Amino acid sequence: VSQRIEALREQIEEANYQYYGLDQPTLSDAEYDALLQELIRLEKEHPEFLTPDSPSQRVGGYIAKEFPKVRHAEALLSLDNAFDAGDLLEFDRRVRSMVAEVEYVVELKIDGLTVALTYEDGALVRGATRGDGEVGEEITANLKTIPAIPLRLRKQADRLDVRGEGYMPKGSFLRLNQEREEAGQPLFANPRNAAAGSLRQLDSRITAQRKLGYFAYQVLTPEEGELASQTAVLDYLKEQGFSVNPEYRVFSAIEEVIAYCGEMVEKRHNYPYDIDGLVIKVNDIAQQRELGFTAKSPRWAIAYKFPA
Ligand SMILES: COc1nc2nc(N)nc(N)c2nc1C
Repeated sequence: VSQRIEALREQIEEANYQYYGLDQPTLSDAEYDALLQELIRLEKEHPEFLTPDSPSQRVGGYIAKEFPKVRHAEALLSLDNAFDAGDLLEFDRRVRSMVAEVEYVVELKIDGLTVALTYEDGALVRGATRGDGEVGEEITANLKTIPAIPLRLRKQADRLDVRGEGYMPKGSFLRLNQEREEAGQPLFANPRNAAAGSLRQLDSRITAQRKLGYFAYQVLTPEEGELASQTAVLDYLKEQGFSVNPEYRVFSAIEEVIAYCGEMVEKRHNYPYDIDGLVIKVNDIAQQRELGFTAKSPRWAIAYKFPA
């Protein structure tokens, strides 16, 4: 039985990774559900084999009284904003006044909410909202219901702190508001509010029904020393099984970044999730360290906000 349970877990998590990590589904929904139902049945019959990182724990069933507070390993940053080419040229001038040759990575700014994840010995042990940047709400049970968040890392790491954006895809948002309309419940104003409400549900079974997504974009670990650039961080996150938004670009001149921002203003509604801008980062980690932080924001990153 324990071999069967182990085999089912592997198959289910592999299917999750293929679907949410690589965007290449391998099992049909029916096949996936059949495996999950068999795993849940076997774990019920043999509770001695149940473990907290089993994919059966994704379906929720945990009702919190309230959310404990948790202090983040490192304060979660907030980004300075740029609204036009002038702001971006000014950002580039400040960067170049401190470092020589610089390359920028430009990532989508998903309109969701920041979620910090902590893995110990490869298992997801804690997840939290941003809160005030220092202290957030511990919402691990809810986060376990998001298939795009791996319960176990794919490669060995003693400890891994990941930052990313929790969000609700537009399809989930429309379906949810339809259901609420039919049930005579108040509608959510936008996917960001719906995601925040869903992640802060006390009953994780409700979170599990909300079909949320997650895009990882940052790591805080000793391994980070071996990760020399933001693009290497994104590759590492993909290798570890995280869903990383594929729409990122690398540019060596701010004029190219400005042109790309202009393009993206036109294309911002072409995605199955809301985006409210782009995040421009110095690619080289050593240069990020040289540039450091102001009181509240990194000097090596800026958010370009789309016109309202
Ligand atoms: C380095 O700090 C950040 N990086 C980010 N990257 C992306 N893609 N999206 C964000 N919302 C974001 N937010 C922060 C504070």
